[in-house]
Amino acid sequence: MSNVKLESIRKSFGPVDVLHGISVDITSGEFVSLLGASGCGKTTLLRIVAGLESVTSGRVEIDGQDVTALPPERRDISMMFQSYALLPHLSVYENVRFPLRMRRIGNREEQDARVRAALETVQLGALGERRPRQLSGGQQQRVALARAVVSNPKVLLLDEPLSNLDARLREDMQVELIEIHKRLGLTTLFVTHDQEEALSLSDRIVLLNRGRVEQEGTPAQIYASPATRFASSFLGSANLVEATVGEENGQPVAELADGQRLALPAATSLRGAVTLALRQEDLSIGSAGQPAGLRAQVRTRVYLGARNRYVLTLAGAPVRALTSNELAFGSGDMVSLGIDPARVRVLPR
Ligand SMILES: Nc1ncnc2c1ncn2[C@@H]1O[C@H](COP(=O)(O)OP(=O)(O)OP(=O)(O)O)[C@@H](O)[C@H]1O
Repeated sequence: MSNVKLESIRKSFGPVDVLHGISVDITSGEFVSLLGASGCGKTTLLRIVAGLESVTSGRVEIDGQDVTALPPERRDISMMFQSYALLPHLSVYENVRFPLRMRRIGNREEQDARVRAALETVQLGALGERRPRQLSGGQQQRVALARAVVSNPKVLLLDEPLSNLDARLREDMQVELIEIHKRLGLTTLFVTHDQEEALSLSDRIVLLNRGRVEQEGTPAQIYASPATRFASSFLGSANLVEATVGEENGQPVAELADGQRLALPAATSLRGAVTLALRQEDLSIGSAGQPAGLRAQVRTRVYLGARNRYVLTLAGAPVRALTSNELAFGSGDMVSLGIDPARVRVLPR
């Protein structure tokens, strides 16, 4: 069953068109990420679902009901903001109870049970008496999450909820979000500009580009088969190298700008000017002269502990490679860049 249905949503702020007709269906219980670069309209779309922003045209349905004209408080949704927006003068407990009081949900006893359950869900059962300023950033974030789920909304909207956390805490919270989502089964719409976050959390990703849906699918589908140049460069930090595809003995072969050639899988149907998308983790680096590789020159090497990230020049284009081999090459070295043709995406230019 479709829980949230967005139909041809358009939004303009004065003369500026921000959303150009977005349609998305979200199934009950699904975790969907809206992924896109800064300014592509993610937050605007989320605010439209919440009822905090009106549409210029289009329709928003929740559980089959047209809510396009309804105010936020009549939509049975919760939104958690990047800033958490906790009330500083209220205890953790009262912050979480706040939406129940506002919406007059349950009597005192029922509210108490719900608040306690929500605090348990985010593992803050012991800190109910504290004030927000007596909590760490991660704990404040959990309070905001408990407050968002306490009313058991039909839809949970999360706007970059992890962006204020440091890297380590962010990873912990990602795991926690997945577990909380599993436990509560809430339909969740999650806004992020972070592709790794979207890949690790979502059942489905809707990739937005300048107010349009660029591609949607499961994380595996989008990661493995980006449909456009934009999708490739946005997901998986792909390298984009221009080439021309011709044939040799009936087999497709890509010729790079410097004349080097790379055999492509027989199933490659495109011919002529293309862009090759090469994922940095799919590239290997060996000593120059190995027959299978392409000639490339090392520009820089960044030591990452277990791995090295190289920036190389391949046919005049910068290419990044992430390797875990022991060999260390230095800038200026000529190397052989190994590419598995089956891992190359060939995109129209
Ligand atoms: N109230 C407003 N008035 C005018 N323009 C606005 C308003 N709100 C947003 N915009 C513009 O709409 C575009 C999309 O903004 P939005 O906040 O939805 O982007 P976003 O993808 O969420 O970006 P970010 O990740 O930076 O928050 C931007 O160009 C922004 O400047």
